[in-house]
Formats: sequence, structure tokens, C-alpha cells
Amino acid sequence: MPPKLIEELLKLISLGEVLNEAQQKEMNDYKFWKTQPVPKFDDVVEYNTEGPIDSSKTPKDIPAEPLPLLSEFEWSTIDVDSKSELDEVYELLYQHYVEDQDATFRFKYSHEFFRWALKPPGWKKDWHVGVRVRSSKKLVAFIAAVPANLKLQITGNEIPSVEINFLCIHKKLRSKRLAPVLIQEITRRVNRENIWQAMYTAGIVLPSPVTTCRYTHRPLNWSKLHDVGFSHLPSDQTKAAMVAKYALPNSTKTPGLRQLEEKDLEEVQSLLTIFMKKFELVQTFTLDEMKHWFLGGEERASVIKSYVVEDKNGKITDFFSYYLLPFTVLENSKHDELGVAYLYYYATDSALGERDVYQKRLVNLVNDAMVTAKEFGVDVFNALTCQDNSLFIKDAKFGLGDGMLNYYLFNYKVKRMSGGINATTKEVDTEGSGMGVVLF
Ligand SMILES: CCCCCCCCCCCCCC(=O)SCCNC(=O)CCNC(=O)[C@H](O)C(C)(C)COP(=O)(O)OP(=O)(O)OC[C@H]1O[C@@H](n2cnc3c(N)ncnc32)[C@H](O)[C@@H]1OP(=O)(O)O
Repeated sequence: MPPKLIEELLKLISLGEVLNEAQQKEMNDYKFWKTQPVPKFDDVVEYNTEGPIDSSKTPKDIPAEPLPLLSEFEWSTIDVDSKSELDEVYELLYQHYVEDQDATFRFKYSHEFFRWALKPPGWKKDWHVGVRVRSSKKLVAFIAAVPANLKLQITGNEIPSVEINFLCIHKKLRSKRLAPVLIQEITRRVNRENIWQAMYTAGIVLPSPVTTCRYTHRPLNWSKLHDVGFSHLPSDQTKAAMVAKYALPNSTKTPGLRQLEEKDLEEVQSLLTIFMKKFELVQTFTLDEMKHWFLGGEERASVIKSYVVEDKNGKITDFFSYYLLPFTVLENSKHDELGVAYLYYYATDSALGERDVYQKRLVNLVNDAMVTAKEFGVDVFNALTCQDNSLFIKDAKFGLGDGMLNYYLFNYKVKRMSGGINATTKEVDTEGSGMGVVLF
């Protein structure tokens, strides 16, 4: 049984889960969402009916002026190159973003993380949208969009899109219908750039998920997780047995494993493109985007770690990446930070061969990823059940969390796909998933 408090950690990671709105409303009760171009819960979509929901508009039809706000508030485009403005976003998210029930853990965003997450190639300042109190200038709400190209593998349809993230409203301004205003304003700003589709994830159920994935976690430093109070000792176990269970080798096992370098990008792009054919919905990457997302861009952000396996002939056969986003631990005498890694994109040419060999390869790669992650102070390694993660989750000793993450597309209907879990039991489905996109 995964320890109770690790479950809470997973809830925390599952954005929005803490809102306790798991109870699904009827479509008609979604006063805002029922007015938006999103599929209804009972819409049945087949491959031949996939496509935009509303394709009637051009940028000329979109108002040039921002949506009206109540007079005490004003729109404020955030300059993420400004340290003081990033500090304000940090402060807002730190105090008001997602937290566990006891408010013991909080995301510890760094400026570097924000710049990596908010400034990929094609980023627009206009898409980092804040709301301030007019009189005090205090930042009280935020939402962000970044460009992303999505592709449906079965139909071959490409969808120029944005990914929406970091929607956050000050706790004192909740339930005042400000979220729909933020969402409509970011939609307006994106539409002005002739982009009509978006992808986003949330713990809560909205009309209508493309798929639902589950969080899983793998303790790397069981003792520390126990120290900070969210890893309970099962009654039939000893501490030593738990530490031994999660012990990892000191060094990686796969011959030829090394950090990704800029010279590898083209080869990794080809490997990733072939590997991604396994999934139904994927993100495609230009070389510039690969440099940003996997090497940390010009700044070489250290929040993203990427590795490749180079065989004896100099060919790259495998690739994996994960990003680091620690938690601040409140009110603990021993530790004030928890290292957390999230599995990001990966690819392996073994996927083209026998399933057993592929599955074993994935387990080895993920174990190696975790060995490298220990060097960066990672205490717990998380993965969703998207991609082919369900093929290694059990063997690599990941525990199932109770946090669910729903994936959504705005203004595009697609056939629902597997999220790597059984729709009824929510247990891991060893057939893998159709979702190839990873958002953070
Ligand atoms: C083409 C370009 C398109 C671009 C846009 C694409 C869409 C992007 C969509 C956004 C993707 C974001 C991805 C992320 O960042 S997910 C992370 C969300 N953030 C958090 O969970 C942080 C903590 N919570 C908060 O800050 C607030 O509770 C938020 C801001 C979440 C809601 O504020 P508040 O609690 O004060 O509510 P309200 O009175 O203003 O508004 C109530 C309405 O808002 C609907 N609601 C509630 N939560 C969410 C949610 N997570 N996604 C979409 N809709 C949400 C809700 O169903 C209701 O509508 P309806 O039920 O009446 O219909």
C-alpha cells in the first residue's frame, strides 16, 4: 500500500485535485464551459469526425481590446525577463496555487523553471497574462500560454496549438467567476495570432476529457520521505526493509548512457518521431524546440535533464528526459525541501522490436533515469500513466497515486483515448496509453 501521505503528495501534484470538485456536474451546470467550443460528455467522436469545433473565425473577427474587468482590477502583461515580475508570479503561485490538505508542501518554482516553462521558441510576452488590483498593483491572478504543435497520428492531422498552464487566482478572489474571464482573455490573445486550438490538463473534470491519466510515484530516498512525514512505515515492515526495497544502484547500467548534447538533437528528433508513432496524440518538436525543452535552451536551464544511449557504432538508440520541480517542506525540523523529478519525454528503438525486450528496456532506462536523478537530490520520481509508462510502472516500483489528471483540447474534438489506466478500476492498463503528450 502506498503510504497515505505520499498519496497526498500525489494529490498536490495533480493540479486542481485539491479543489474537491471531483463530483462531475451535468453539462448544463457548467455555466461557462457550456458556452465554449468543447465537446459535451456524451459526444461520440470517431476518427472520421475528428476536427475543429468552430472554424468560422479569422483574427480579424477577434476584438483588439482586452475583455472588460471589474473597475478595481486591471490587466497586466507579465514580463518574465524582469526579476521583480517573476518574483510576483512566484509569490502568487507559492501562496495560492495547488497545495496539499495540510498545506505542508508547496511547489518551489525557480526563476529558471519559469523561464524554461514560459519561454519556448515562439513564446509571446502577450501570453503571460496577469490581473492586478488597480489601486495597490498587487498581482492577484495569472494564466499562461506557450506554443506547441500537436499531431494526431491516426489521421495525420496536425494542430497548431498552445498549451495553457499556471491558471491561478488569489484565494480571496475565488468563486467570483474570474477564471472564465482569464480563460476568455487568453483565448482572445491566442486567436489574434491565428491559433484556434489549445491543450490543457486539470485534476477537475470539465467537458470533456480526451483522456484521464493517473499519477504514480517512486520513492528514491525513503528515509527522507519518512522523516518529512508523508511516508508511513507499513506495520509489517521495518525501516531497513523499506530502504532496501527502494535502494538503487550507485551507477547506471545501460552501456553508452550519457547526457544529451546539442550535436545529438537531429538524431534524437528522428528517434522521437518514430517512437511517437506509437501514440494517438503527440507533440511534435522542431530542432529549436528540442534544444529548448530537452537542453534547457540558450540558458541551458538546469531544471531539465536529458540523456541518450549511444551504441558501439555511435548510433543513438534511446533517449529520456525528466524535469526537476522541488517542494518546499513547511514546519519540519529536519528538512525544508524535497527533491521531485517528473518523467518527461523518452524514446527507444527497442519499441520496434519484441514487446518483452522493449518492456525490459523501458524498465532499465527508467531505473537509470532514477539513478541519475539521485545526483540532483531527487527524493521522489513521478510519472503519469501516459505514453508507455504503464509498461514499467510495476517493475520499476512505482506506486499508484490517487491523483488523476485529465487532458483537454480546446476547440477540437477527438476520439477518446486510453490514459494507461482501466476506465473502471483505475488500475494500470498494461497495454499502454494513446496519450503521447506530457504537460507540466
Ligand atoms: C485557442 C486558445 C484557447 C486558450 C484557452 C483554452 C482553455 C484553457 C482552460 C484553462 C486551463 C488551465 C490549466 C491549469 O492551469 S490547471 C491548474 C488550475 N489551478 C489551480 O488549481 C490553482 C488553485 N486554484 C485556483 O487558482 C482557482 O480555483 C482556479 C483559477 C482554478 C479557478 O478559479 P475559481 O475557483 O475562483 O473559479 P471561478 O469562480 O473564477 O470560475 C469558475 C469556473 O471556472 C471553471 N474552472 C475551475 N477550475 C478550472 C480549471 N482548472 N480549468 C478550467 N476551468 C476551471 C469552473 O468549472 C467554472 O466554470 P463552469 O463550471 O461554471 O463552466
